[in-house]
Amino acid sequence: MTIPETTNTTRAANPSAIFAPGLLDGQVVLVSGGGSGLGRAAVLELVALGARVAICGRRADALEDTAASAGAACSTHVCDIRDEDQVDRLVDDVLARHGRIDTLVNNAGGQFLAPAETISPKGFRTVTRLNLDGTWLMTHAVATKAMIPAGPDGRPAGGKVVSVTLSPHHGLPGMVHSSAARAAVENMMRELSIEWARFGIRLNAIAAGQFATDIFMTKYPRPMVDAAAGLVPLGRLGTPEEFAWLVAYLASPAGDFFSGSVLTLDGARDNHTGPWPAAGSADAAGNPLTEARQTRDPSAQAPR
Ligand SMILES: CCCCCCC/C=C/C(=O)SCCNC(=O)CCNC(=O)[C@H](O)C(C)(C)COP(=O)(O)OP(=O)(O)OC[C@H]1O[C@@H](n2cnc3c(N)ncnc32)[C@H](O)[C@@H]1OP(=O)(O)O
Ligand SMILES: NC(=O)C1=CN([C@@H]2O[C@H](COP(=O)(O)OP(=O)(O)OC[C@H]3O[C@@H](n4cnc5c(N)ncnc54)[C@H](OP(=O)(O)O)[C@@H]3O)[C@@H](O)[C@H]2O)C=CC1
Repeated sequence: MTIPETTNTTRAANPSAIFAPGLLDGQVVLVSGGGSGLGRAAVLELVALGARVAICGRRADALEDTAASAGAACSTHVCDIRDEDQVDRLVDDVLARHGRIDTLVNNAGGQFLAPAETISPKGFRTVTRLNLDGTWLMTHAVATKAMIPAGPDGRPAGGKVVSVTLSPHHGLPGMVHSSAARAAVENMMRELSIEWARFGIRLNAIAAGQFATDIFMTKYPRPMVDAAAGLVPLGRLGTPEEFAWLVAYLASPAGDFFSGSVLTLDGARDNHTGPWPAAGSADAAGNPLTEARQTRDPSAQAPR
């Protein structure tokens, strides 16, 4: 199968609200799932900072839409990351087009929400294939074709891999398949950060909490979406731009000493199961209850 490939030449993305222009000049970044949501926001930020970005996904129209906003620095590549032949061809095409891959962002992923006992073997496999096998295929192909081979100085070119996983880590009911797959991806990043350090490859995970992307707001049952911010101690969902800034930071020289880390970006969702003070833990004004200070009478101290 031939993979359609285009480079868009309309307008450039808006400047970054955080980082200096030119921060990523000369870099090439491959973003899976760059046609929508978090991936799209990352693409726009990376391009604004001077990177050339290749994006992949299954839907050509979504990719073209992102490319229309990103401008000439963005090339689109239709690819299903679960198919190893397509992934191989994708990486070859990106190298032919851009000459190098400095950072791979494994953002493509997802799942369906269903009680564990109702998930069929096919359903479980579908989600683990996408999130775990697909991430492995992309990581292995990019590493072996772009990062382990020698660069201009004769040494392995090196590079960075950023994989999107999921917070909370302590289990997300209705997502047993995805919870399992994302935990595996985090350990994949940790393991490879040891094995591939000798090639100068840094691998990290961003464990994303709940972000207000179009699909998050529309795919899941409405009452659960409406309740989601209330389960975040900071009291709100994340924005795609906040995700994009962390990707840009990791891709930049500021991220060079990060490897084998899981950066949890979730407004503290991982650490607590609800807002604080919880029901029954606040006074009438909404302040957390405090225990009465113990008064100690020194004369009543027990003899040593
Ligand atoms: C507010 C509540 C949630 C809070 C936490 C949320 C945290 C995470 C948020 C996000 O990740 S938001 C981004 C989500 N984005 C995506 O999920 C995009 C990618 N997703 C998909 O492409 C699909 O959802 C998919 C199912 C993961 C893969 O699609 P694919 O087209 O490959 O599979 P299907 O042919 O549709 O299905 C195959 C197989 O899977 C089972 N299945 C699918 N959907 C369901 C379902 N709704 N319920 C039960 N089982 C399902 C089923 O076995 C399908 O086989 P068949 O039965 O069709 O033969
Ligand atoms: N939004 C949130 O709250 C959270 C999101 N995440 C994860 O962050 C990532 C981005 O999420 P978000 O932007 O919200 O969701 P989206 O659904 O918008 O993004 C998922 C992207 O992955 C692509 N994709 C899916 N399956 C494949 C495939 N087989 N091959 C290639 N590309 C594929 C989709 O494109 P296409 O359909 O064209 O293939 C889409 O662009 C996902 O991994 C998601 O699970 C994690 C935690 C929370």
